[in-house]
Amino acid sequence: MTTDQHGPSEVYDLEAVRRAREAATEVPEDPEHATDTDDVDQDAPMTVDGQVLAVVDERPKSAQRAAAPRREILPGWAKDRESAKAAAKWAVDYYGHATTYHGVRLPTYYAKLAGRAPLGLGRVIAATYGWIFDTSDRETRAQVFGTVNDASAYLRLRQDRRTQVRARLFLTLLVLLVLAGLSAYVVYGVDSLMVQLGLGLTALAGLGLLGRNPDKPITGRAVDASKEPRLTSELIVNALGSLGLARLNQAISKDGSKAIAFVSPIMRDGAGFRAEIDLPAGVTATEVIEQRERLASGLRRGLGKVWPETDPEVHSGRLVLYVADKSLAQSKPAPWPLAKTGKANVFEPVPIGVDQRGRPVTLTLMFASGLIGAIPRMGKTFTLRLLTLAAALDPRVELHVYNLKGGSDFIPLEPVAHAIRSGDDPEDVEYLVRDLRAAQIEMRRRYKLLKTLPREVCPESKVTDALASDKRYGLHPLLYVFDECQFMFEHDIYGAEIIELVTDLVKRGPAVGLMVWVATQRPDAKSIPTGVSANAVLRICLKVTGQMENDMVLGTSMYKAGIRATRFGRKDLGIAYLVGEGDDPVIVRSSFVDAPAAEAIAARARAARLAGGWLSGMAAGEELPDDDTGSILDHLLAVWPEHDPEWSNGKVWCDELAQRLATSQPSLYEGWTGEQVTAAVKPHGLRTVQVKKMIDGGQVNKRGLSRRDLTDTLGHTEIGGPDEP
Ligand SMILES: Nc1ncnc2c1ncn2[C@@H]1O[C@H](COP(=O)(O)OP(=O)(O)OP(=O)(O)O)[C@@H](O)[C@H]1O
Repeated sequence: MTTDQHGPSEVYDLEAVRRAREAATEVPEDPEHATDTDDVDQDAPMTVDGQVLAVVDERPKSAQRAAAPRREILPGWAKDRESAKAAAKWAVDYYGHATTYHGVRLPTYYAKLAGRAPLGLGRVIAATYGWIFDTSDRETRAQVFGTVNDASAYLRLRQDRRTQVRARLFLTLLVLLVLAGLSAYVVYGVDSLMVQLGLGLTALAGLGLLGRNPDKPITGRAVDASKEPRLTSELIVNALGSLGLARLNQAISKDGSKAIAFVSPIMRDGAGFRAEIDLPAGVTATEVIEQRERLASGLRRGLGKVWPETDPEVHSGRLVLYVADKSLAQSKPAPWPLAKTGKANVFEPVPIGVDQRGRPVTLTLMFASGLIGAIPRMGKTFTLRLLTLAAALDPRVELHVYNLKGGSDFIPLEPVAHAIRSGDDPEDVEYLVRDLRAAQIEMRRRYKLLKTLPREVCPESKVTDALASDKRYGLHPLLYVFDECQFMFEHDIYGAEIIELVTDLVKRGPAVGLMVWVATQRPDAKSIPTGVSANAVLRICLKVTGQMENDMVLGTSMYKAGIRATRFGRKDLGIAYLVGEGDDPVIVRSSFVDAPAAEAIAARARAARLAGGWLSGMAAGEELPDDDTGSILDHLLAVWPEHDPEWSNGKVWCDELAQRLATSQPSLYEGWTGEQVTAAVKPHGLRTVQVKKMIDGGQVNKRGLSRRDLTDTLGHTEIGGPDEP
């Protein structure tokens, strides 16, 4: 330690400091974190030989107590209705089972007890005899009598013993007389045979209890403890000790079970037990979480029942261990709170299911786009439909639903959807593309509108709850849902344009109330373009098979961080990791809403929309305003006559073409620039060229398109066109 930190006159007694260090809390040596004392400032804790001495908290005790984390007033199970219901159900189930189990065996238990009664009687007689004659003291007595030389002392001792035996004999006779009197009274004085029988049987049972054999218990076990031992602190300590964590094992071998502190007793919480544990210094809860499989083995329970968690608000060594009665897949899916009654507000969290502890899991749809991935048949479509139903229960949300897989999963939403299509036939995809183009135009309109709104109406230059409700502005939330999105992103004609449009909507849409959700059963770079996956805020991953798919859906490095949807089994239907809602990923078992339930919810949502005047689009019997089936190439051709006097060489600037498009189809192209025209035609294989034009006597060069290229390209790409093979 250098003295210049403390002034030259200050000299440390190294021996004293070392002694103090021994008394201080030990911090395991870690060369990576060794303190370089020369760089330490005045406030840093004092170190000797690279070890930190105990930091003394000099605040008064009362201040320390005030700053200490408070314990919860109510236990976890009493905090919300679902948890309380689960805890009550467990208690009724558990004790009900135990009572019934033992109840039906009562006659057997009694017979066993009665069989033991003679032995019990024998033990009573033996014990009474032993007490009267002090048999246990026989050897000591013999020794004392043998060593007494004095005759009078010997006689006195004998006399004492006789007196004691006589007194005890007398007392025993008295008790026997009382018992005989009571028995005679019961036999002759009590009229009721039932009472006589009851007392007789009780006496017999009492004698039976005294004759019990510890190796042959009278009662059996109502639960199979050998399969799943009781969750005790000892079991937890042993399980933690079996994880193979060096620091943890060192601490356990040094301090035994004291190395692991149980902050509060293991308690019932929802449908399981919860233990809060302080791990030894230097061991983090994350290290334990990474070894969840071993922990489950140590606790003699299935992986799906063991859920270690951190409690970062306390410290990184605090482990919250939750051991569920049943794995998520075994437990019944929790009913959806909005299934029967209630509205939703997409600006606020909506319930979507429960976590492994039975606590509600919520998700906020507004200002976020999301993606869902899983292998087939794991509940992807059900989850997406659940989110869409939640949005439907907010009457303001305009729903655009595209089920590219085809089939009837989203049909229940028809009564509320502004636009809905099922399938990936050319007309479905063209409809979808037009809807997306219109969405992009709407997004631009919204941004322009927000710019013009006064600060008091639009304080954060984004759509607010109040703005969304105000029909004058048309800023209500728009939800775009695409199931099996790989079909549209990989579409051979429109794929590139769709990727561009969806990426733009995912990036810029959320602030102005546009939410895009895509789901795929093949999560790879082709199914979910990088622009979409990188900008999706909310991610739901049901079972996937590999690290790549896992990280594709949940985000880079999630697999490495232990967030592995690969661990879900084929039976884990509707169970997923949800990332993006809170700080940490959570596991959710989404509520199960089948098609009839979805229809009932949609009917309720429709009624609310009708009442509020929010029903629109197909649900209100309207068609999409522009039912033109052409692509941008057709639209360009429509505004580009073959003989264009101003542009005689058959080439026109993209800026000019953008203006013409906007004039002819404002619903699709209002506000477009030349660059956008360039970008939109590029996926069709149309390239720009240099176009010269004389303006005010001078020549101006700009990027433009050639009409011949356009007609050539159209000849190749026209769907069902004359040139198509
Ligand atoms: N939350 C849930 N709880 C229980 N079972 C569920 C849940 N969600 C879905 N399932 C079951 O899983 C089955 C498959 O669901 P779903 O059709 O949503 O799967 P998918 O992943 O979309 O399949 P595909 O890839 O074929 O489209 C359903 O028939 C349903 O019974």
